[in-house]
Amino acid sequence: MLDVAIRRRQGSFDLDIRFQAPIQGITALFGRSGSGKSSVINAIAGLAKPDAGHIRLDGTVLFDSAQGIDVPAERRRTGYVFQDSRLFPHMTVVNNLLYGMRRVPERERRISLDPVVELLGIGALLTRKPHTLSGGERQRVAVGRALLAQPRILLMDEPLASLDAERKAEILPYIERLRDELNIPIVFVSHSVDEVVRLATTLVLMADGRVTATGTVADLSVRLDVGAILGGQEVGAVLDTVVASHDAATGLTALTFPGGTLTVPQLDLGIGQHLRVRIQARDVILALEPPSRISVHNMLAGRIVELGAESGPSRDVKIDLGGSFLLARVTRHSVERLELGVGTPVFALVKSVAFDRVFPGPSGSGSGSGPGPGGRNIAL
Ligand SMILES: Nc1ncnc2c1ncn2[C@@H]1O[C@H](COP(=O)(O)OP(=O)(O)OP(=O)(O)O)[C@@H](O)[C@H]1O
Repeated sequence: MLDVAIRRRQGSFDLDIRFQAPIQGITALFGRSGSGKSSVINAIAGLAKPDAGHIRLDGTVLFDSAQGIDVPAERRRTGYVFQDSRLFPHMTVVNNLLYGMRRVPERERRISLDPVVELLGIGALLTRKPHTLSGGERQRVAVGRALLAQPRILLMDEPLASLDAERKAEILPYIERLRDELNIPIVFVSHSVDEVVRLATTLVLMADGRVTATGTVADLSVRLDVGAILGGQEVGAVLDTVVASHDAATGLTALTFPGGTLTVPQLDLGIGQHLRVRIQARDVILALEPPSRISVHNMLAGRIVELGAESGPSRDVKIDLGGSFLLARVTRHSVERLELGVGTPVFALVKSVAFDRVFPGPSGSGSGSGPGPGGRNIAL
């Protein structure tokens, strides 16, 4: 468990943060610019000292003001990947990689060069100098260097922010592999919803130096107040689905999840594979009766459990599908016209879905953690 409870005053900014996150997987700190995300990871790294509180990692105390403990940064064994790679320009890639490792006594080395090079796909770059690499390649080397310093935790501060969409797409699968194949906790700072949905195991939402919500991506995605925290944009339910069947005749794949089935254009995935999908609230239409003769073929029956606050002309509505939840963004006018309220049975018509990632199932069965169809938004 990563247990953070810190206060720190910096200028006129007041940071007061508490969260606990499991060691497994990626904990994403998500919030607007200036919400205090970097300040939190700087405190974990030992680069900025909190005024009060504690930071514990899997039972090890890194900082505790009450006990007078403040482990110096260089003894915390944190791997830090910055927005810009900060590689040593005069050193080759391999020397950059080995730099941190050489400073760790041999008996304490658990991660060695070859698996890291393989994991990050940087074998062909070893003799090159950083200035000859693309931004994405540089970031992969920076991740490798951080890993080889044998960290107890990997801290990544917007490692993809300086990359264009193509380079991001190139590096995301590698970060997924770190998450799924290495047993190192990762704290990942981001202000991109796409990145967070795809990568995060645990989400810590931050605003104005405070934690506003903590939980899994699927749980937080359907909380109506989260939309407001995220600035009212991009709200949508995240569903963890399983590939149930392919129909060659229609060219469709059925994905099941607790409470329903989605049919999508055929996916190149095996039966039983797990796929995380996101359905944006604005891509869901509500009907009181099952409409006939329409092109949309995903219709999910459910019941309204919550109506969000009015924001402009629209309202977000949360629908219980019987095991999972969906969000729909409808106009205020429609809420009145259809007399939508808590308890109203509805049919949710899904216009489009984004595939976020293939991920190992809860039992590890039928999984593949490869890049999968990631990130595509498909009209249904
Ligand atoms: N050393 C410092 N002295 C005074 N104020 C600081 C210091 N470091 C950060 N701040 C302020 O603390 C606030 C939080 O900054 P921080 O960098 O943690 O936010 P962030 O969420 O990581 O933002 P971004 O996404 O833009 O990197 C900001 O208002 C910033 O100006």
